[in-house]
Amino acid sequence: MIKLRNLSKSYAGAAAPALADVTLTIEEGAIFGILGRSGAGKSTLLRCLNRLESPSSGEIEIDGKDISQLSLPQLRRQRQQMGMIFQHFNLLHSRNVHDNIDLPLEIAGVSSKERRQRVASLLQLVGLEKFGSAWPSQLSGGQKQRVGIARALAVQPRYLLCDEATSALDPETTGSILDLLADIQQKLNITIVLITHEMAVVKRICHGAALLEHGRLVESGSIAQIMRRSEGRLRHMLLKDGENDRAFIAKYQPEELRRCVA
Ligand SMILES: Nc1ncnc2c1ncn2[C@@H]1O[C@H](COP(=O)(O)OP(=O)(O)OP(=O)(O)O)[C@@H](O)[C@H]1O
Repeated sequence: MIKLRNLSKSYAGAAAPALADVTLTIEEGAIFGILGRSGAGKSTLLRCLNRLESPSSGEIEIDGKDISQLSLPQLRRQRQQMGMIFQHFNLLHSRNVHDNIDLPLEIAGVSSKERRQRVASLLQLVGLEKFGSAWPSQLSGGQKQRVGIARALAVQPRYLLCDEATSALDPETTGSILDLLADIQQKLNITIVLITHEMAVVKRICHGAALLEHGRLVESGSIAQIMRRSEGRLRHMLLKDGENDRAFIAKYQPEELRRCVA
């Protein structure tokens, strides 16, 4: 479980804080969406979770530990719990698919026998069994992101942080990557935190979401809680978006509204 308490982050020289007094809980095993306009503080929040950024004040409690207070060796161990995937995949083009996934295992000093086994099972998990010897340049965007996901999961993290992981993909490929993330969450029981600007992403796989604006938390909660707030911003944003409406509303909305869209 992740608990942020009064988290603030100001960059040197910036006129306003990137994050201001954010208090937020992300439940264990959830797929949780972070929403907000450009510059709202989404990436800063994600980077505070793996301590690529240090908060200016406040607490970041992960699995009961305040990670804003960790020493460097403790921080290295903690970072292994936080896998990360990126919008532009960030694969090493000088390594084939197998070796990209193997890299974090090599760095972690895992034995070569165990590395071979883990990479093989990760290739299977992301549906790329036949692509181990392919080069990144030979892959489609969706396949590259599958490699990114496998690489992020190599050291068996408890959390997967996704920074706009589907923004560079077409809608169909986006759907298949989201379904893969939902499948991985189920199989591995990890917690997934994803930044997105697409409500369709939230509707398709998220159990909860938060909305940031100018570094401040506007609203957060489970999707069921969000949908019960009749005046809520997130509810409005979810209902305004046209995609997946029937399935989504059938799941979360009261009878009257269901009838309106049937
Ligand atoms: N390294 C940095 N140094 C100074 N200012 C920064 C730095 N990183 C982000 N900022 C500023 O902090 C604020 C929040 O940025 P952040 O990247 O977290 O927002 P975001 O919601 O992820 O935006 P986007 O969707 O455009 O990526 C912005 O005003 C941004 O300019």
